[in-house]
Amino acid sequence: MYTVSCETHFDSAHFLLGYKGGCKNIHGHRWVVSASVSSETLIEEGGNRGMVIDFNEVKPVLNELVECFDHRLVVERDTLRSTTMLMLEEEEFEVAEVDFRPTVENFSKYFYDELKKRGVPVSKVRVYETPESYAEYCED
Ligand SMILES: Nc1nc2c(c(=O)[nH]1)N=C([C@H](O)[C@H](O)COP(=O)(O)OP(=O)(O)OP(=O)(O)O)CN2
Ligand SMILES: [Zn+2]
Repeated sequence: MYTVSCETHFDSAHFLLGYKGGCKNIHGHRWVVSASVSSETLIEEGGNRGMVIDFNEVKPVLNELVECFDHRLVVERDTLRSTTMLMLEEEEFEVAEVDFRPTVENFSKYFYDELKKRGVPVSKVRVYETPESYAEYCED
């Protein structure tokens, strides 16, 4: 089995509502996202011969997906008061609202699903929250 992976990153702030520890406070990470595509065989003909998939079919999609989170506060929908959201807006802070708790586990499934939706035959997504901690999502 061959596996190729593309990596990108985004810098965001987040907090985990109800977490018992420092992560309940707003803090930042450089989230590193790695998307893998696997195949038993390699492309046999044409300009992509010898490849599982051209990195250039994966990387731009991955970059586009992380763009909306970069240099933003990621907030799980309905976890901040509407007045707080309004105040952030008034200060012109950009917030990325998501429908999931912003853990690495949920981010890895989010990126997996979004890549699939966009036609990337992804086999696994790994997301690092810190250089030492990551989660992976795959199906099968
Ligand atoms: N399974 C998960 N556990 C934790 C997650 C997560 O997404 N999935 N997230 C967090 C927090 O976001 C936290 O920011 C991570 O912090 P921590 O693991 O403490 O990492 P640090 O590098 O800041 O660790 P120090 O040892 O304090 O430097 C927590 N858990
Ligand atoms: Zn965190």
